[in-house]
Amino acid sequence: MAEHIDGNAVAAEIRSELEGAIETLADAGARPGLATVLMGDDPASQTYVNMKQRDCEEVGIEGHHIDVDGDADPETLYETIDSLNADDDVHGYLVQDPVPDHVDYREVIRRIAPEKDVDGFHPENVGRLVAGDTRFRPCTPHGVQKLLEASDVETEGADVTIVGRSRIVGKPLANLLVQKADDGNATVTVCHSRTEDLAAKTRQADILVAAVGVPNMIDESMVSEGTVVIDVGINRVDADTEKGYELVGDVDFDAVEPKASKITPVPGGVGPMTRAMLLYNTVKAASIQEGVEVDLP
Ligand SMILES: Nc1nc(=O)c2c([nH]1)NC[C@@H]1CN(c3ccc(C(=O)N[C@@H](CCC(=O)O)C(=O)O)cc3)C=[N+]21
Repeated sequence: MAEHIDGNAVAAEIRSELEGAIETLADAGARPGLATVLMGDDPASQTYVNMKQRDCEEVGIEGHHIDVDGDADPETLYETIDSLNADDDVHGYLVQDPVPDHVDYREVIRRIAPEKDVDGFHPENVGRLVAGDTRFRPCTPHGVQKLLEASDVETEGADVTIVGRSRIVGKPLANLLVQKADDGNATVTVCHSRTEDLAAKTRQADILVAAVGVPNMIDESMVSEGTVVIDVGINRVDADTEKGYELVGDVDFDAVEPKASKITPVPGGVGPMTRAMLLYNTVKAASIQEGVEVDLP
């Protein structure tokens, strides 16, 4: 029986710690502002954006939201980006991924002012992270690090296997965990669709991170006794529920849980942490732009 790592609880703690920093900013006459941009009407994206706006309200960040028509040309989205870059009330913003097929998300990211790029996706911020001079840690990898820390899981000297090499999770997380830092110093293996003998790599892990987007792909044969299992997958699968779907991770929770020492559930694991670290980056962006020093959690 593994310890279930409670992402909702850790995220709530981080939000409440951020309130102190937000007060410090308020004393200096500044209120952090976060904008979300959604192009099109993807239902999952709408849910996420609504949750992010609710989080802002809870901690005292000014939330802004901009909808862009899914049929509009890329220039329309770029104009929105230019105006957010110039808006002093908006310290950070993000363009919800995915964008419609006729828009190139990489081109979108390049237009975001790097100092407002609270996702940490801009090439300048990616480069800084890889160089060990991080400005914004991408929200999901940062959330995973905070979850490990809150659960007293030591990364130093640990064998970490990450399944998935995405731009937003696998690659930045590998770079962060391998760094010479209190929350790094791990030996990291990054696996992907062309990896041979995947199960051998996952079984050698002290900490196993699943970030592939394939429901239940990590089964008990891939996990050794005592492994810490972090499930980043958020898959919507059709189900006979009120919403018509069910959220499922990349880990077959029921099968793996008895072997793990600690494990994150889906929902209620990494997801809420991603949102909490977005608030963190927004407060950090405001602190830098307003020239007000704050204590961050
Ligand atoms: N520019 C950009 N930045 C993102 O950070 C970004 C994005 N695009 N596109 C989509 C993914 C996905 N993502 C999630 C964040 C929180 C939950 C989350 O809070 N999940 C909750 C509940 C989810 C629910 O009830 O639907 C949980 O796991 O407990 C999920 C998914 C951010 N993303």
